[in-house]
Amino acid sequence: MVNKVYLIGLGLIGGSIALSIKQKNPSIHIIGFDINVEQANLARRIGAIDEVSTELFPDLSTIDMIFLSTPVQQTINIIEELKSQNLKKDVIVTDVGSTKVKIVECANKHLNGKIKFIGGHPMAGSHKSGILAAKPHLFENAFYILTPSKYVTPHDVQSLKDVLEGTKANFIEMTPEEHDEVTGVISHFPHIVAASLVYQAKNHEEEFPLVKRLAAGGFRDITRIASSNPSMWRDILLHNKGPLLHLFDEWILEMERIKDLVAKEEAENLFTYFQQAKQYRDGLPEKQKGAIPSFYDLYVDVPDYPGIISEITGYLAKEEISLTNIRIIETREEIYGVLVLSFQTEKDRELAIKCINKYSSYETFMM
Ligand SMILES: NC(=O)C1=CN([C@@H]2O[C@H](COP(=O)(O)OP(=O)(O)OC[C@H]3O[C@@H](n4cnc5c(N)ncnc54)[C@H](O)[C@@H]3O)[C@@H](O)[C@H]2O)C=CC1
Ligand SMILES: O=C(O)C(=O)Cc1ccc(O)cc1
Repeated sequence: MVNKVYLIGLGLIGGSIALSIKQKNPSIHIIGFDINVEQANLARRIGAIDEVSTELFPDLSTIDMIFLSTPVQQTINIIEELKSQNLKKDVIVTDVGSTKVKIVECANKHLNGKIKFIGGHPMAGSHKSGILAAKPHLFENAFYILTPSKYVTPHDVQSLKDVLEGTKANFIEMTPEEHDEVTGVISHFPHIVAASLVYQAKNHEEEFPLVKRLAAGGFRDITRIASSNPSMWRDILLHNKGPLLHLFDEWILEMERIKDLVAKEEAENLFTYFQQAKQYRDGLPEKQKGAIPSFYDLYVDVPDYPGIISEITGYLAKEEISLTNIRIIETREEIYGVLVLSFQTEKDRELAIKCINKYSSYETFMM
């Protein structure tokens, strides 16, 4: 039975974990610590935690479960110090880091089976940081990867899943190595590509100042993750160096391949290149959140007059539907503009369609 939880790191992920625990298991007493006292006090004020600890290691002898939700290199440093603390027998320690091999290796080495460590990674998030971006439903329908070591039992894993029930995540187990290879492909390397596309645009801006203005639409979408926390991504790349170096080699070969098709004007092969990519992409599961979370976009054809945004957001506010983003596609110079509303969940998008149909005659569509 888990009664007391200690959470170190009260930012986006730690805060979201705490809020989801509180929602489902309000009787669990959560104590939190953050090196940034302001974040910790905010976490207490929004009800994510019950009590702020003023030191990294307070008396932990009555704590049943410890969450490490700090940047990955900090997590390693904390695990190294944890071994000399007076911990409750059978305490479960888990983390939320985006990489697993180095963290689990460190836990196996220092905790030596004395403390039950279960590596964890909720595969959803945002380019935003900090407690104020935290949400109890951040991990709903997302995969939550667990990498239990040989020192933990299925019962321990179940205890962790029970505490995390409020996340409504889909738990999946794998080895740390498998985790780092997979997340390298679908999360870490795409962050590198997104940043590199931004550099490419920036490098061309001096010669073609229009680049910046025209980069407003689709370019913004595919490079959104380049706005993520730089120090967090620095540490993730340093932790997952091996798999990433292979991915760089493969990507360079892939670029050479497509470059060659363009240079030789191989029209048919270029068609096949895009067709096969489209087929694979169209076949990806839609209703699940992946490592790079999807936002559920809704397009609304609206007359382009001042006040249109507040009119639409007013309708959504009446029905208490939350938006994650709103923008007008600016490149259409017609009487009608297209308003793009982004939602965190598919359900919110469905509610928004009903709401807009109820209060207006604006046409809504999805792409
Ligand atoms: N941002 C995202 O979308 C996701 C991040 N992760 C992982 O979650 C972890 C946390 O990331 P976020 O919550 O996004 O970052 P964040 O920046 O929002 O929160 C991290 C918090 O840890 C605190 N912190 C740093 N060093 C500390 C230390 N030594 N002791 C106590 N507190 C310390 C910071 O003050 C900050 O409040 C990282 O390991 C990251 O790889 C996992 C899934 C998604
Ligand atoms: O901002 C985004 O879309 C992300 O990519 C969020 C994210 C960041 C780190 C992770 O380990 C998992 C998900």
